[in-house]
Amino acid sequence: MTDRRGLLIVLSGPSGVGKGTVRAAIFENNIFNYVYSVSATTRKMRPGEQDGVDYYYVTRSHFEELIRHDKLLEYAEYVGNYYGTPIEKIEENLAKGKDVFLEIEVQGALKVRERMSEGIFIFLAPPNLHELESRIIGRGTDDMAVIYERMQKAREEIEMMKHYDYVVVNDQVSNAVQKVNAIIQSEHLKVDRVVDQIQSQIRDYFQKGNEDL
Ligand SMILES: Nc1ncnc2c1ncn2[C@@H]1O[C@H](COP(=O)(O)OP(=O)(O)OP(=O)(O)O)[C@@H](O)[C@H]1O
Ligand SMILES: Nc1nc2c(ncn2[C@@H]2O[C@H](COP(=O)(O)O)[C@@H](O)[C@H]2O)c(=O)[nH]1
Repeated sequence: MTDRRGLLIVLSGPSGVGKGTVRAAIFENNIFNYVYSVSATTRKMRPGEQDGVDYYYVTRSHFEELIRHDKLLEYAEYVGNYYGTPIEKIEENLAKGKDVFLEIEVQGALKVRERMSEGIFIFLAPPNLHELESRIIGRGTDDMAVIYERMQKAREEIEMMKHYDYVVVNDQVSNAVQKVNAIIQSEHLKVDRVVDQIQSQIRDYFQKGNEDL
């Protein structure tokens, strides 16, 4: 069963819920060989990050060129910077049967849903809003005004949960990782994904002169 397309997996959710943390844990040993879709961004590289690994760091004018030339599956402006998903490698990898993993914010995920509705959309939710607030505060990257803004936005983003296929509560990172992997692997077993390959195996079997068995 090697001729099937890979799955497009979109992990999304409000700021601070732990998308980056859960994604990093999934890719730490990447037992299912997902391909991570590296996004383009105009934000500055943070210490420890690498160009082409964490993001493609580009200028605003370069990013706008990518938009004009339709090179992005989706893009969004987030906290003053552009973030976008390059489309070419996604298509290439899906065609090779590889599962492609996107970790993006909610606005972008909903745009992907419009263009590639066959994707698997997973919403990472906080155990509760107090915990979400403590995670944003604990990260130490934002002042109180930005934290307030992120919490207001989270309220709207949680409303968008209904447009997703699955919700995973990020109570503990290891639980969330296990659930995300389980969702993806069970999607591989869905009848409508395997039926075409099984039918083509049946056709091969009977065309190769086994009719008289
Ligand atoms: N299950 C968890 N329990 C406790 N803390 C967590 C958990 N998951 C993530 N965190 C912590 O919450 C903070 C936010 O996590 P992270 O940066 O991964 O969120 P994010 O959703 O990627 O945010 P953003 O969208 O703003 O980039 C980090 O300090 C991280 O260590
Ligand atoms: N719509 C998109 N959102 C993206 C993309 N790549 C990352 N992100 C999200 O942006 C925020 C901020 O990321 P950070 O690295 O600056 O903390 C976070 O929610 C990411 O999930 C993308 O291509 N499109």
